[in-house]
Amino acid sequence: MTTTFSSLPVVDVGPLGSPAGASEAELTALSKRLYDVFATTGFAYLVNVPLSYNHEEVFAMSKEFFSMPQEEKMKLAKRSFRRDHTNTYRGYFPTQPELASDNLKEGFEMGPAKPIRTKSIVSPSSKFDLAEPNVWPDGDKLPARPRLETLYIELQALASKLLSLLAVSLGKPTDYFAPYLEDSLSTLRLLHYPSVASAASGSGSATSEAKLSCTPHTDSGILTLLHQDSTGGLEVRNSSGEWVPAPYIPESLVVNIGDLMAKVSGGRFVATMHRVRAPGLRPSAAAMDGQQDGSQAIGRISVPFFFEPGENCLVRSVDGDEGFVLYGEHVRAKMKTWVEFQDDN
Ligand SMILES: O=C(O)CCC(=O)C(=O)O
Ligand SMILES: [Fe+2]
Repeated sequence: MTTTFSSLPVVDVGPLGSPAGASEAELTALSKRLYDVFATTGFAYLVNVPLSYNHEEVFAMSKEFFSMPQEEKMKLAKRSFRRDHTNTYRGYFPTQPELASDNLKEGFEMGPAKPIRTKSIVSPSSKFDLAEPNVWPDGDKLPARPRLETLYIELQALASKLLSLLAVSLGKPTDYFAPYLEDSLSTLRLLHYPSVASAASGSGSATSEAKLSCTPHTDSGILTLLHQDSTGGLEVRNSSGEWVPAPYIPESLVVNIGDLMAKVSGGRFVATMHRVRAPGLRPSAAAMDGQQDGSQAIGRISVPFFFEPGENCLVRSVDGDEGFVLYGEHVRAKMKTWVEFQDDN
């Protein structure tokens, strides 16, 4: 159950990156702490994360992608946006102002670099191939590619460590979720929310009418690890229905529980609703000078990593008292609600 929190907790995961390895006592403490935050807010900041790239480096990778000419980005567009393309799930989606002005974002999605071995037993006839390979710009148009692939691997490793701590917190062995990692379909998503003229800047009060760039939703998978820039705008709903801002904390990752993990945990963990306010136009060039990462100049940049199992993964509650669902079925049902997967047929 979500509680009436008014800010998000901060969890120090430093021990996970310690060269000597974390002690048993540290792991036990971390496991308990994660249980507490995921059972209450469902959202937290992780600090001292074991990743090779800092925020500046991660956002530079993302900006490198979005500053490519639109024509280059459209070469990577998913089939929903370019009928002659074969990629359906990985690749680029442009903004769709006509379809959803409160979901104004463009994005690029990549999955594992390693090919997926197992064939889907879920929906062989589906128009989305979740296991398809990544698509990349030709030649040297995106020098950040190898760094993005490394970031993906490191986020997958971090998420896997968190998952084994969650297994223990739920009274299971550390490797309880190992089958979830087989042919895992996690997605690293680069997101750009353009500035919107009518938006109030940053996070406003709960009472003011919010102009949104991402409508209220819960995430679908196990957990999400989010890099957000310093623009602001992410808000998380508490049990009283209030939107609580999740402001920028330098070098932190925002972590939250997805629907799948809420189900697997037997309802102990909560998949909390969240949304993103539209970034306002910068008032003047001077304001941009003061913005170290230049984020106001281009809107908001965020990089969520959606930690997800393989398509054929059998998902059931740790209590073993409910039915089960194949992950591929679960995610395809959820995709029908996502604007970037809306289709006209
Ligand atoms: O951009 C953000 O801060 C959040 C994005 C998000 O919630 C999502 O893509 O699921
Ligand atoms: Fe989300």
